[in-house]
Amino acid sequence: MADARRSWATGSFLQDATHVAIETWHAYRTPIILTTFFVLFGLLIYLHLTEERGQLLVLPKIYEQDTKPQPEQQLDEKVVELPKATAASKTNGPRRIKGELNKPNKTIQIQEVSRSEEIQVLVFFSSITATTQKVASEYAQTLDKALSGIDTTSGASFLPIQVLDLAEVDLDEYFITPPKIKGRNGSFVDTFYLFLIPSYNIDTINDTFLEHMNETHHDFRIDTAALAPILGYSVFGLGDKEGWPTEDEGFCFQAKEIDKWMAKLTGRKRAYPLGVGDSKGDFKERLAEWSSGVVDVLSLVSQTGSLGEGVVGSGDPIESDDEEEAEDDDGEVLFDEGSVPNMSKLKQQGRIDDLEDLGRMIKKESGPAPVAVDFTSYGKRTAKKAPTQAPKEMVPKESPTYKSLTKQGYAIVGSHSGVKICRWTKSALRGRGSCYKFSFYGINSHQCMETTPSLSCSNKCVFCWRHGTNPVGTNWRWVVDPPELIFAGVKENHYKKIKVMRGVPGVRAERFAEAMRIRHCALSLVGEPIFYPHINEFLAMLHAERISSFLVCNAQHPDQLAALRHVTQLYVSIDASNRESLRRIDRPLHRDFWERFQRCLEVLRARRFRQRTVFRLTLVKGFNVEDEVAGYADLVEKALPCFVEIKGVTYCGTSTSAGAGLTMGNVPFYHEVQEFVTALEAELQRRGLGYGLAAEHAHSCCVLIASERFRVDGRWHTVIDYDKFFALLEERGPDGEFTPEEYMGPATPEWATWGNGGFDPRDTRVDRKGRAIEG
Ligand SMILES: Cc1cc2nc3c(=O)[nH]c(=O)nc-3n(C[C@H](O)[C@H](O)[C@H](O)COP(=O)(O)O)c2cc1C
Ligand code: SF4
Repeated sequence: MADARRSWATGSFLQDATHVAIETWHAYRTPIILTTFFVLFGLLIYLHLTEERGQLLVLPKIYEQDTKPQPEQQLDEKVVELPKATAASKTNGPRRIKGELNKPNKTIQIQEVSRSEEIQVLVFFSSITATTQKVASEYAQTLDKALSGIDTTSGASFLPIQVLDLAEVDLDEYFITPPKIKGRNGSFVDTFYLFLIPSYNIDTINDTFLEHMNETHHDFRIDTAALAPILGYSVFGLGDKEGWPTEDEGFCFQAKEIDKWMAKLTGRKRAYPLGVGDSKGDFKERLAEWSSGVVDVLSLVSQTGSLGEGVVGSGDPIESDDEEEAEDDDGEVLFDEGSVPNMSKLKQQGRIDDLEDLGRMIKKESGPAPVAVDFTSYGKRTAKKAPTQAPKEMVPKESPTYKSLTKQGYAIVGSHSGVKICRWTKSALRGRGSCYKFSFYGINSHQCMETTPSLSCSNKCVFCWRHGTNPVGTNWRWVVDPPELIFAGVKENHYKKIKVMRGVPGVRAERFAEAMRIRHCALSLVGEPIFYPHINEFLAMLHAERISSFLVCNAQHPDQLAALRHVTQLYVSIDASNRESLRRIDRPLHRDFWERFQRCLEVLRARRFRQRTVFRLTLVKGFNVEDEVAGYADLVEKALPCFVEIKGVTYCGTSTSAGAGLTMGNVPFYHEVQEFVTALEAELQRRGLGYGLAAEHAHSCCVLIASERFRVDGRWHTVIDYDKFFALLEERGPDGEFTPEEYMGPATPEWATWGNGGFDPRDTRVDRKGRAIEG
């Protein structure tokens, strides 16, 4: 009973409580809901603010990635790794993840980048009769000393060099993956490989080593670029020129092979070009030269962890041995009319603005008076009112011209000058032959800088190679950059472009070192150099640094030509033998182009005993070859130049070159050039003018006719004595009296004379695929 009462009481209490709760809910539900919401929201904010931060994981920004291979590059890495600190990394913070575009595989690679604080240089050598062994240990001591002189306070330091005999080391340990070498603080260090290799045409350890590299490269279980994590490598070969006089005959052939295999195994980490030396001759000199380049690179590597500027590992076609020959860079490629304004447009623009702009601009310039400019072209238009705007830049950075030129490989200096590495410069660096100027005049192509202080010109020649984007004008109407700026800028950019060639296969260490000293300047790129108002000051700067000057002008500026001071060789382009033909081929902007042309010839005649004057003829079949021999002979008779250079036009095959009316059919074959020069020489002889066929460079379809003034005791002397030229210039000044004969050099080499082809016998002719051409 008591239980029943207790249960009734409990039930009644629950009923009351429920009733009260329901009532309360109905009365206060809105404030209850709102209060609960705010309390929960406040709690959430509190938890967020007091929470401990985790690492923020960010996907790599591929576009920020330096495309050059990094020190710890793993070419087969394909996974994004989360950051994790390692003992070897420089900082204690999380490692940075970077994206990498791996060009050879055409897939995006993600890789980690870390740099060690120490670098181990390993000097590998092989030796059969102990010469290289001795050289290697002496070299290691010298290199140790040189490396200890490098300031490594802000970079990686060097461990003492290890010298390793390839016959004794376990090749697997060093040439499948890089060895794990511990540094002073116990962490793993980066490695840099150097090789000193004699060549043997008998079976030696070199063959074992080469076979090992071959197998590693082709082993499908191993990455094709298994040694990519090393910082870089370079090879020096020792050989014997007595037994193996040229590279074709096997001089240092195994060093060359090792250099190539290492390029493959490291993913093209050639840090410095292959050096070679004759163990019975020049090897000490060559080794010192190579070594100094290697030390420079090692210094850079210690500071930056990378091999610096260059095409190393970029996959750029320039690296390839199959490199397609670039278009001929010596001003002979066909014209691409493109965006050159037409004549009527130019006339609409009017020239008076240019004239007055020029006047103001010249006033602004301090320093020596500029060369006079032409104001004669457009008659009445010169009476127009003065403009109010300031002179403009010839090639502004944002202009399409600038973009087009830089795309074609030019570096634009200031606002109107340009510099570009010519294909012969690259070819000579790789021992594949120099341009005809080496054969004719002794110019080393790898020491030649091709530049112009004026990208503008007053002609629109059909065979011009400037692809139609260059500014044209009859007068200088732009801002004038000071010659100091141009000189410093072109040199800097030239050297930059040479340095880029450092990792290119086949570049010779010796030539690379020589190329770092410009000896010649070809003022013949695009445009008209003589147009530049301070051309004489610019020439003086070249000469002060003993850089010879070959200046090519277009025979349209007689006043500037007359005001020109000494140059080493003065060219005038003779593109046709009569008025109509000249109009058709040069498409000159000057109305009085023929009169100007004639006046230039008179200037040349008057200067022939002061300047080495040259006619340059560019033969374009269908334009200026047929039936023009007598006409050209008339011009030679008028100006009596020291030399006549005849060259077949080169075709660049752009869509708009066809628009200029030219096709491959306009390019003469070499035998046609030969026929033409033979006929011209006969005509000159017939007139008793004293000229003869002196030299040829069949490789570039070029022949040289010279005045008998340059024939001594029956031998042609077309080569220039550059030292003598500078001595005369220093002694007698830029306007001084001295004759071309006074700086005539030694006899033209036999191989360059007419009938002998003219290919430099030190080099190897290659076809467009880089294969050696026999004979
Ligand atoms: C049997 C023999 C074959 C050689 N073959 C070549 C060769 O093919 N190309 C080359 O440039 N030098 C060749 N040499 C020259 C050596 O490479 C050169 O003398 C070198 O300095 C030897 O170095 P080592 O004393 O360290 O072995 C050869 C020498 C010998 C004795
Ligand atoms: S002279 Fe100089 S720029 Fe001209 S083709 Fe020869 S190397 Fe090139």
